[in-house]
Amino acid sequence: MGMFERDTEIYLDRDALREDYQPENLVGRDTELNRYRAALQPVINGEQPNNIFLYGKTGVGKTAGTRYLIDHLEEDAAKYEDIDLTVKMLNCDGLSSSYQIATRLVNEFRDETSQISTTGYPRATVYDMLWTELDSCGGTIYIVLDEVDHIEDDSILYQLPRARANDNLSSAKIGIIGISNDFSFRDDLSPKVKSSLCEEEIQFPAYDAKELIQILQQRADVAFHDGVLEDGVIELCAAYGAKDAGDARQSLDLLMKTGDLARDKDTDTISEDLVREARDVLERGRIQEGISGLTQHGHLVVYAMVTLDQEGKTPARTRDIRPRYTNFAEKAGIDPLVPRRMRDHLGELSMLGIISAIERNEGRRGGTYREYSLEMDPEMILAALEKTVDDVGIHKSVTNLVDTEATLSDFQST
Ligand SMILES: Nc1ncnc2c1ncn2[C@@H]1O[C@H](COP(=O)(O)OP(=O)(O)OP(=O)(O)O)[C@@H](O)[C@H]1O
Repeated sequence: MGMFERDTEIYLDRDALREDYQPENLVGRDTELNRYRAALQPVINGEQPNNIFLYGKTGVGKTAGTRYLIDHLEEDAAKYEDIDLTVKMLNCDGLSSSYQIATRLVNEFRDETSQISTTGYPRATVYDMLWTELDSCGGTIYIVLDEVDHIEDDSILYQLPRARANDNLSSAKIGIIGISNDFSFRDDLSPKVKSSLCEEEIQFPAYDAKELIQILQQRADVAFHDGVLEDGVIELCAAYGAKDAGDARQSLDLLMKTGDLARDKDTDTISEDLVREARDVLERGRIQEGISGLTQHGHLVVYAMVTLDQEGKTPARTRDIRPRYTNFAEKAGIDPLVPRRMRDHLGELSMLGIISAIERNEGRRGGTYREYSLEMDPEMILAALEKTVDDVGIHKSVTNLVDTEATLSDFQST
C-alpha cells in the first residue's frame, strides 16, 4: 500500500463546503434577490441599466447573490439579439485608488498584447482610454465593484455613472454595482456620488438560524455521504452561526472543520460533540489571528477588558476601562495612550468581534457614550495574550484562567 490513500468515508465532495463553490440555487434570500432581479431588469428591456449598491455584513450572500443573478442575466440576455451585455467583476481589495481601478478596467477590455502599465499616466489620460474601451465594446456594460469601500477616493464612482451624461460615452450604456460590508462607507460618500451610485440600494441582512440551516443542509447534501451527519449537527452549526454574526461563510467553515476532525479521527459519523470541538479550534484560531494583528497597546486594552469582565464590571465605559489600562501600561513599562487613542483601540477590537460596543444615551440632556463588553472566551484570549500577561503580571481576577507557573504580581486595586 502507498503512503497516501484516498479518504472516502466522510466526504463525497468536500469542495462543496468551500467558499468558491457556487450552489445552483441560493436559499433564504428570496426577498433580496427579487429586489435585485427587478433592479437588473432594465438590461433585458434594452434600457439604461441601474446603478446598484449592495450592503450588508460579511458572509450574507452579497457576492454569491450577485454571481447567481449575473449568470442568469447573461444567459437570458443572450436570447435577445438586440442586447449585447458585457459584465466585468472586479474585487477592489488591493486596489485603493480610482486610478488603479481605471487602469485595471482598461486592461480588462484590452487583449494581452496592448495592456497598459498601472502607473505613469495622468489620470485624465487613463479615463480617456477607459471611455474609448467602453465605447468600442458598446452595448450594455455592467461593472461590478466588490469590496468597493477599499477605494479611497471616489472619483471613479462619480465618473463612471455619469460618463454618458458628461458625453464621455456615446454608444455604451454603463451600470455600476457596488458591494460593501462597511456600513459607514455609504454614509461617507459625497452627496453627488451617493445619488448616482446608490440609485437602487439593497440591504442583505444577517441570516437567522433557520436560514443557515437551509444553506448548510443544501451544501451538506452534496458534501457528505448519506448518514454521516448525526441528528442535530446542522442545527448546532447554524445556531452557532446565528449567534456569532449570521454569517454563512463562518457556518460553512464550522461544518467543514467538523468534517475534517471526523476524518482525522477516523470516525464513521459526525456528532454534536465534534461540532463543539471544531468550534473551539476555529475560535482559538480566530482569536489568535485577531490578537496577533494588534499593537502592544491593543493587547493591554484587551487584557484590561478581560480582567474587568472577570470582576463583573462590564459593560464598561471608556472612563472605567482607562484606569485599568493605564495601570497595566505602567506595569509593562510603557507610556499609556491619551484617551482618544485608547478609544480607537476599543473601536478596533469591536470591529474584530473580540469585544462589543453598545451606544447609549445620556438622558434628556443628550450626548451619547459607548459601553463595551467582552465577546470572546476569556481563557482563549488570555492564552493568545501570553506575552502581555508576562509583561504586566497576572491580575488577581484571572488567576484561575491563566495556565502558567508565573508568580502573582502585586496589583493595586484599580
Ligand atoms: N443564500 C445562500 N445560499 C447558499 N450559499 C450561500 C448563501 N449565502 C451565502 N452563501 C455562501 O456563503 C459564503 C459567503 O457568501 P458571500 O461571499 O456571498 O458573502 P458576502 O456577503 O459577499 O461577504 P463579504 O462581504 O465578506 O464578501 C459563500 O460560500 C456563499 O456561497
